[in-house]
Amino acid sequence: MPIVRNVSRAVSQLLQSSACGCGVSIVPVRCIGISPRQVASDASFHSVSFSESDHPRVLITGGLGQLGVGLAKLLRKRFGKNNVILSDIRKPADHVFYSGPFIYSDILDYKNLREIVVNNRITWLFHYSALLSAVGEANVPLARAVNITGLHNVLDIAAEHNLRLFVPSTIGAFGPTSPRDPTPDLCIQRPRTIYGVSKVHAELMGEYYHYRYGLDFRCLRYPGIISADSQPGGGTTDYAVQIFHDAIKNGKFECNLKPDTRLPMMYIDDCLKATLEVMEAPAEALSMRTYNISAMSFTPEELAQEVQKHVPELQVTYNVDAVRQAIGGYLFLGSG
Ligand SMILES: NC(=O)C1=CN([C@@H]2O[C@H](COP(=O)(O)OP(=O)(O)OC[C@H]3O[C@@H](n4cnc5c(N)ncnc54)[C@H](O)[C@@H]3O)[C@@H](O)[C@H]2O)C=CC1
Ligand SMILES: CC(=O)[C@H](N)C(=O)O
Repeated sequence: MPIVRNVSRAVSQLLQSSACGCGVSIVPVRCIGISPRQVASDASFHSVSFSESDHPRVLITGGLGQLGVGLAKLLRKRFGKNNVILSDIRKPADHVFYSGPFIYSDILDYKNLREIVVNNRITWLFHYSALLSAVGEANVPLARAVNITGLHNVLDIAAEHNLRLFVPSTIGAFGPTSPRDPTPDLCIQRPRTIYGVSKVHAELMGEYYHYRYGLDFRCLRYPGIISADSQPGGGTTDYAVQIFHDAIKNGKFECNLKPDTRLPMMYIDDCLKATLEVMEAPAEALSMRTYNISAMSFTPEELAQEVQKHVPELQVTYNVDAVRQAIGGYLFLGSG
């Protein structure tokens, strides 16, 4: 799934907070099914429970993180404000609360999640709740609960109610033994973080539910996402967002990765556009449930040099965080 853009262009665009384009190449397929906690053996899978002329009714879990608010904005433009519900366990900022429907939802509360899906006649679910790589390593039991138990709840509710389900995976789902440059969609995945392990689990469970119960599960492996107006939630790639804020606010940036740590990244608009494209793709166009997407790869040093072209006074120092470096240094692949 090629999305090619060099770091220089991306930096200019980000500093100007402007948008850009992307593409998701989608290939052929099929499947079968019935559902897990409640079974409907004659259900018609691969067609969602709304007619083609209707808009989907969308729920986004974990919607107050780096990506959810932007996704809601994009989907509301497409499907109408009231057809897209943001949910999270945190309190929304005023501008988010007043921009469209928001609801409290803890993905660990199965009954509450089911009630929301039923009462709001949800047909598409974007499951964004997660603990990212660095915060996940700092609290493995919580990461296991949110990323694995939470996913199980979402999968069961989605299968039970015939939802089209999007769960993002990540470059963190690869590991030191995965092939590099290019990293194929199907390859060895032996990550060494709870985040990566939980995402491989999500990919496999989604694929299993697709074949076993006919769940319309769709998944993209996102690279590190760069955004201007939302803060990252505790990942290894966070530095690539923070540098822009610090450059503009303080003229100084302390990087927690080594200068030569090359990681795949993507601009948020490209990521969200790819997500919508894969969700809108006809079922027959999908040959797999999970695809890689890529845009560019760069190191902190290269990014700093590009930002300095726009903010020449920017001073960058390095204070390496051992956990993030261990994740970034050998667990993520240069697939961009
Ligand atoms: N931002 C990135 O660079 C990338 C993100 N992704 C994936 O995309 C998705 C969204 O990522 P971000 O927005 O960056 O994450 P984030 O960490 O910024 O936001 C996650 C949200 O989940 C919520 N959450 C935590 N526990 C919850 C619970 N029990 N119930 C409901 N919500 C809960 C948090 O309050 C938070 O708002 C995640 O699944 C992540 O793994 C994948 C690759 C890259
Ligand atoms: C690439 C990701 O999944 C995330 N940004 C992280 O660094 O954990």
